[in-house]
Amino acid sequence: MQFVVASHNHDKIKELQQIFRVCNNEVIPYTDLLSKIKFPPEGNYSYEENASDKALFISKLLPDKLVIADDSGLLLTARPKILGVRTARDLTNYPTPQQYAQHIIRLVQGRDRKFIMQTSIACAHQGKIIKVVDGTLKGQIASTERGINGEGFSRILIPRGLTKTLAQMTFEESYPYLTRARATEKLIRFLKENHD
Ligand SMILES: O=c1[nH]c(=O)c2ncn([C@@H]3O[C@H](COP(=O)(O)OP(=O)(O)OP(=O)(O)O)[C@@H](O)[C@H]3O)c2[nH]1
Repeated sequence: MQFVVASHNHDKIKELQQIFRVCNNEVIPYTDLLSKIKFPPEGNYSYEENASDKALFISKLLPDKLVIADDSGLLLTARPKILGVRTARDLTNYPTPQQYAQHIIRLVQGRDRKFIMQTSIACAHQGKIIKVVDGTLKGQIASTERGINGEGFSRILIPRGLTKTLAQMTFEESYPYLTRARATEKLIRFLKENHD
């Protein structure tokens, strides 16, 4: 199957392409088919709603395509009032992956290091949402950035029970822990069960 992704985030698009390729599906950015358009502003309410709004926005312009959109965020146990569904906005002052990874390390310095990373992926067709799935990962924030296979969050997220960050693993090793992979597997299973 081919999916069109409603996103402007190049790292996210690349990761989704790698993940969907594992199950023999293809992902192309919507900008391969349309000129770049500004998405409506994200809400503060839920990942599901933000992902659905982006998927619907592009699905209305490309009704025959299976359009996916992802909304992700990081919640820190030590800082429950920030980040989470507002991650993109709360990190605006830290524009590079290195800057926001360092900021997150500072936020948990001397505190509880537990995190929950969450992704919702919405899939739309003919201007309607057909499924929203999610994937979560729990673990600890590393005390320094570690690893070279990925930037930003990947260098500081250590899945529960492990000692390595996601960026210290190969893509194949990290796959079972990726929130986008966990969500994608649910989406593909749903589409196979309902549309074959
Ligand atoms: O190192 C990272 N690895 C990731 O895997 C990841 N996923 C999200 N983020 C960060 O969280 C914010 C919310 O992201 P988000 O889902 O709202 O997407 P976005 O606004 O970047 O792109 P779009 O898809 O909406 O165009 C983004 O600004 C990024 O700072 C990530 N950082």
